[in-house]
Amino acid sequence: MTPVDTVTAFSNAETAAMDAALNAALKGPRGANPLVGAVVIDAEGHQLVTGYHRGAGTPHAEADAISQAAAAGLDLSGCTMVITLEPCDHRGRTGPCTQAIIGAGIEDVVYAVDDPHDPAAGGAATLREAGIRVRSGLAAVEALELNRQWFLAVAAHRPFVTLHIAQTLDSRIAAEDGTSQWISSPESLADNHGLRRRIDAILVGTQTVLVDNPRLTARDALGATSGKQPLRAVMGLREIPADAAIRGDDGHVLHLPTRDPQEALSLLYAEGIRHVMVEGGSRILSSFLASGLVDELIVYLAPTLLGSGTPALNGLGITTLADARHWEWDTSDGGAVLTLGRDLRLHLRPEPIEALEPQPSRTAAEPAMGGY
Ligand SMILES: NC(=O)C1=CN([C@@H]2O[C@H](COP(=O)(O)OP(=O)(O)OC[C@H]3O[C@@H](n4cnc5c(N)ncnc54)[C@H](OP(=O)(O)O)[C@@H]3O)[C@@H](O)[C@H]2O)C=CC1
Ligand SMILES: Nc1c(N[C@@H]2O[C@H](COP(=O)(O)O)[C@@H](O)[C@H]2O)[nH]c(=O)[nH]c1=O
Repeated sequence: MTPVDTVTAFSNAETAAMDAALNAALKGPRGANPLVGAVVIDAEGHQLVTGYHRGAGTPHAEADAISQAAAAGLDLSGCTMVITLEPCDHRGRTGPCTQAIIGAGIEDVVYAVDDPHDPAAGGAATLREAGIRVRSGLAAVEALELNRQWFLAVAAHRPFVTLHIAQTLDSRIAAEDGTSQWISSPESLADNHGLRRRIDAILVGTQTVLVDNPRLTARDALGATSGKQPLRAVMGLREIPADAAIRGDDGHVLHLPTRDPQEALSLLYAEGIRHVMVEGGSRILSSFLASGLVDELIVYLAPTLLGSGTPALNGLGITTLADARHWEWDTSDGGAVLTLGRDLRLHLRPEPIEALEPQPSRTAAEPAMGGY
């Protein structure tokens, strides 16, 4: 599509409404459902109502906007609705948005990206059959980035995986005697608790439960639980001790009796989890990385040396440099490198496999002749 097509396909008012819809979407909580925003504009391009989705089980952004209009006595017939995601066409915990849009008399729909979720997809076709003009692709890049984790999870039928490593300069996550609290600065810990609020589940190995007896809640600087709490998942064959702190008193804990990362992710997906943070320890981190099941890496790097202790990773099955896994710096969500008190936070995503140049195998490699 040429830039001229883009200008004629969407008006300035529609573009401004899409910006407002993307901003509104951000007010919703991340979770099993995508963040979605919707703005209704009249024939003059004035923004009448703005809706957004407040999480699974609550009205979708389109329904939110339409009910706000009804409450304010606004007639939306003949208006344009601008939405960050294709309207859903199914009855889940809430009714189909296509029917709400048709019922409100809206004549024009602009959305950013198609809904890839099988049960909900097909909304555009239903709207067109009802005589509504439908266009898509406006701010598609921004809308995909808004729900990057969710789009990947739905496509892969597994949760998006963020791997967390809180380590020393020499890549230790615990000292020789098992102590590890705290390697990270208070600022890193606060950042980590912010992340805990945004994900759906947090996962550790049975050994970490036995050694650390962690709570795995999202807490504020005073230690009080705050915001949305993640599901606490423990992976491994051993039972979670009856008196383990991770059990809490809200029942929001799940034992995953497996050592297979793919199976653990399938079990979590079936529970509605779309974004999991794998916290550790060493063997769990290594198994997810070795299986190629990590979508995002967050490393809290403390300017500390231990010289011995538990290494962050205990082997990925790589024996030659040609097989090394490559990562690229991720500048989204706070940036690739962030200073957090005395620590650095490193943010990376896997380098796309297709972008890798073929590497010579060790046996075929020319002996080094000096230089780089
Ligand atoms: N600084 C940091 O960021 C963190 C540090 N830690 C530290 O890490 C240490 C614990 O690490 P580690 O000893 O490696 O234990 P893990 O927490 O990684 O748990 C390992 C156990 O999980 C089970 N398990 C499940 N899947 C696998 C798999 N694919 N491969 C191997 N085991 C699996 C096994 O138990 P089973 O027999 O039950 O199946 C195994 O013994 C602690 O000292 C803790 O303080 C922990 C988290 C974060
Ligand atoms: N030591 C260490 C971390 N350790 C992780 O935090 C868990 C304890 O969580 P909680 O009981 O909720 O406070 C612990 O079991 C391990 O998973 N995390 C970090 O960001 N930085 C650190 O230095």
